[in-house]
Amino acid sequence: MFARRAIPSAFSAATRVSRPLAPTPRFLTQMQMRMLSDDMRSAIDKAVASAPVVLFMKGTPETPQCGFSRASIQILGMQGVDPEKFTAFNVLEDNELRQGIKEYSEWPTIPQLYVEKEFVGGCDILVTMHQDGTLEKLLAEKKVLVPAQPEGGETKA
Ligand SMILES: N[C@@H](CCC(=O)N[C@@H](CS)C(=O)NCC(=O)O)C(=O)O
Ligand code: FES
Repeated sequence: MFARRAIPSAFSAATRVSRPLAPTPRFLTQMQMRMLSDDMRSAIDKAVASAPVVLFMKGTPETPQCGFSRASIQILGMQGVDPEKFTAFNVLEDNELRQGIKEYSEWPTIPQLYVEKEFVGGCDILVTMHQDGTLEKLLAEKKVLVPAQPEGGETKA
C-alpha cells in the first residue's frame, strides 16, 4: 500500500473564482452554460500533470470514503505503483473539483485515473485492465512501478 504522504491541495481558495448569482436559463449564453471555469480547467491541468499517476478519488489513499475509490487504490497498490510517482486528490474536499473533473474527463463518476496526463478510466475499467494484464503493461511502459528487486537479494562483496 502507499506510504503516507501529503495529498496536494491544489484546489485551495486561491484557485476558486467567485461567481455572480446564476441567471435564469433562458438568458444563458453558450459561454455561460459551460460549467467548467477556465480557472478550474487550468487547476485540473496542473493536478493531472502533478505526478505520473494521478487518482481523483473520494477520501484519501489511507482512508478512502467509497468502495470504488478503495478498490482503485488497492489495484494500484497490487500493481506496485511507486508512491513517489503517485498523487491523489480528494474530490470530497472541493465540490468544484468534484464536478469539474467530470466535465474535464467527460466521465461522469469518481474515481478517475490519469497516467502521464492521459485519462485511463474509472474503477470498472481498472478492474478489467488489472485482470487482463493491460494495466500492468501500461504502468510498466510508463515506468511508474517500483523497480523489481534483483533475485537472490544482495550479492556479497
Ligand atoms: N462504475 C463506476 C463506479 C464509480 C461510481 O459510480 N461513482 C459514483 C458514486 S461514488 C459517483 O462518482 N457519482 C458522482 C458523484 O458522487 O459525484 C466506475 O467504474 O468507476
Ligand atoms: S460514495 Fe456511495 S458509492 Fe461512492
